[in-house]
Amino acid sequence: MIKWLFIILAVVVLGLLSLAIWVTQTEKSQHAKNSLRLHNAEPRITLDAKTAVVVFSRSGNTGVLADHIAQKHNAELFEITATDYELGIPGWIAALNDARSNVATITPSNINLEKYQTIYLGSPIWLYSPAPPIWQFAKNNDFSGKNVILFNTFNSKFEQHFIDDFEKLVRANGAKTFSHRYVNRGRMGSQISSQDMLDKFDSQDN
Ligand SMILES: Cc1cc2nc3c(=O)[nH]c(=O)nc-3n(C[C@H](O)[C@H](O)[C@H](O)COP(=O)(O)O)c2cc1C
Repeated sequence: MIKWLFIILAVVVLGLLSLAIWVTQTEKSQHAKNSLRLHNAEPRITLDAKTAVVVFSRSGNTGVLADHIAQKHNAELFEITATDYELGIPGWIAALNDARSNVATITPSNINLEKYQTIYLGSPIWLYSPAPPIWQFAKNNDFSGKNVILFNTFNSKFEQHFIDDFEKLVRANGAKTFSHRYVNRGRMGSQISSQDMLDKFDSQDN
């Protein structure tokens, strides 16, 4: 009996380890592809930008979308980083562990947004909610009189009540309007291309 319990436990542990390796390897290869795409992107000149795009992206997909939005709206692009959630198994476990939190250590924690009229805030969805770094950024910053647009990429699903709570937060910090745009990229292993992600986004964002 004990022998069988041990075998079942070993199979479960091996299964979880294989899943973690597969997911994190897939994320690393997406990140490499996304970095190459950003590296080859047209240089952007932003004079008198009225729009800012602020993004947290772990494996680069929301980052590619952020760059596209910035190109399209002649916007200034700012990236938020969070070293706790770096690529690899420890960062993935930390991301899963903190996914529903609205607290994170981020750099930069503040940006002077005074000169912009519209602020796009981007992040992936983690456990049905925008990832903690974008919540932390929204808590730290002043959106007085701004139009705030939250944009998310994800693989299958988010829950609307988290978006409603995010809207309350940015309105409490002064936002004049709030809207939400998102792209469902499909489940890992059968995801849409980056170009399709951008096209899907453009069909909601004019
Ligand atoms: C910790 C973690 C939790 C996730 N949870 C969800 C989820 O609840 N729903 C979903 O559709 N996708 C989920 N995903 C997938 C990401 O939202 C998706 O791959 C996203 O496009 C990644 O964006 P990025 O490349 O900008 O980091 C999760 C990913 C991670 C790392």
